[in-house]
Amino acid sequence: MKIKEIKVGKITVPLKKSFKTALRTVHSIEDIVVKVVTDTGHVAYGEAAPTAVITGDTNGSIRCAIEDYIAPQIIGLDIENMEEIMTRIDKSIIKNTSAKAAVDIAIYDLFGQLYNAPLYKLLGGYKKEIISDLTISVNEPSEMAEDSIDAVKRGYKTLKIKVGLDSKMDMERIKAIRDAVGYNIDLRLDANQGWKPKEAVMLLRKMEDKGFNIELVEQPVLASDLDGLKFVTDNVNIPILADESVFSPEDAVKIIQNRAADLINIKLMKTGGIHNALKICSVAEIYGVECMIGCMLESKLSVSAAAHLAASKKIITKIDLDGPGLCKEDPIIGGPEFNDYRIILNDDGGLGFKEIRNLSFSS
Ligand SMILES: C[C@H](N)C(=O)N[C@@H](CCC(=O)O)C(=O)O
Ligand SMILES: [Mg+2]
Repeated sequence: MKIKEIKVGKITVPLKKSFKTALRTVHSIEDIVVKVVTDTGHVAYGEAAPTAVITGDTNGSIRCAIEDYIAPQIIGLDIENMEEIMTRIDKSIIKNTSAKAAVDIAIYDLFGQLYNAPLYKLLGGYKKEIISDLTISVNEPSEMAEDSIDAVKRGYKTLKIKVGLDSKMDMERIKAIRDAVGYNIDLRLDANQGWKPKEAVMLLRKMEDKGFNIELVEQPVLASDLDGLKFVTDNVNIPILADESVFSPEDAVKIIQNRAADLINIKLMKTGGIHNALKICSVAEIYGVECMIGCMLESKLSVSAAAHLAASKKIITKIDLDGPGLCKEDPIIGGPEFNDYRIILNDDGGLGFKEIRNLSFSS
């Protein structure tokens, strides 16, 4: 099964509601899609999210990286030779992790198709079903409380609350949400780099004193401020999870060895796909550091690949694969079933897609 053609297109999926974090506001998913065709007639797809404020990747840079740098390095290679394909993707261009992720996802799909086994089984086959949280965008406390009630009505047992715009108001946000949903729902916070280290410690200690019972806090301070991240980790009891501070396996080693965070968030758009995500899992296993699997604003296409990885690894204990749950429609036919919080992996080969709608390829 040799790689014959790689085409780059676009997928558009409207969101149920604008997605707001301390870093950005998004109204609709507009991601790059890659289509890989083999000499045997097999077809696979991958997706890349242009999260410029986190990865530096834009739709233009993703398209260019795939067409001009990555694709020419792997055309003609056999899917049996995963090691060579992955090395070439990695070395074709530095950074550009979202572009690499899209191609890596399509190649892993073909790998599963080649052996006619669902990808999660080839990667470790730990479980067939995983449970995701749902993200609540940062807004006025009353609106966030209403959104949280809606999420709980949809069956979500864990909510990921976006904070980090204003620490005083963040306290009010969490109080309003706790008052609204009670204490049987797990709350995890994501500040998306929005606080200063001392500000984060003061605020999180207050939340501890109030008994808000926060499961974990994601990326309280700037991605580059590892000393600040460690300061927060050392000075609060709530577990701290590194997200924007960890892209590569090397980043994970650094964070873990310095005990700068308690947990690590793995996202395919940061690692450059499954190949490097597996290396982070191995590092985390060695040190016994549990991981979250997360996503950017991605459709079911690339989130399915992350779901397969999550279902294959014991060290991934926290699931933030809510991209499809935030979307108004699902253009992906086949693959894992996303029933809001419940994700059931497919039994057919690879990622199991039958059809991808809302795609456009310019010739
Ligand atoms: C969508 C997911 N729950 C999430 O919050 N992901 C990111 C931000 C994604 C984005 O800005 O596209 C995160 O910081 O965890
Ligand atoms: Mg995050």
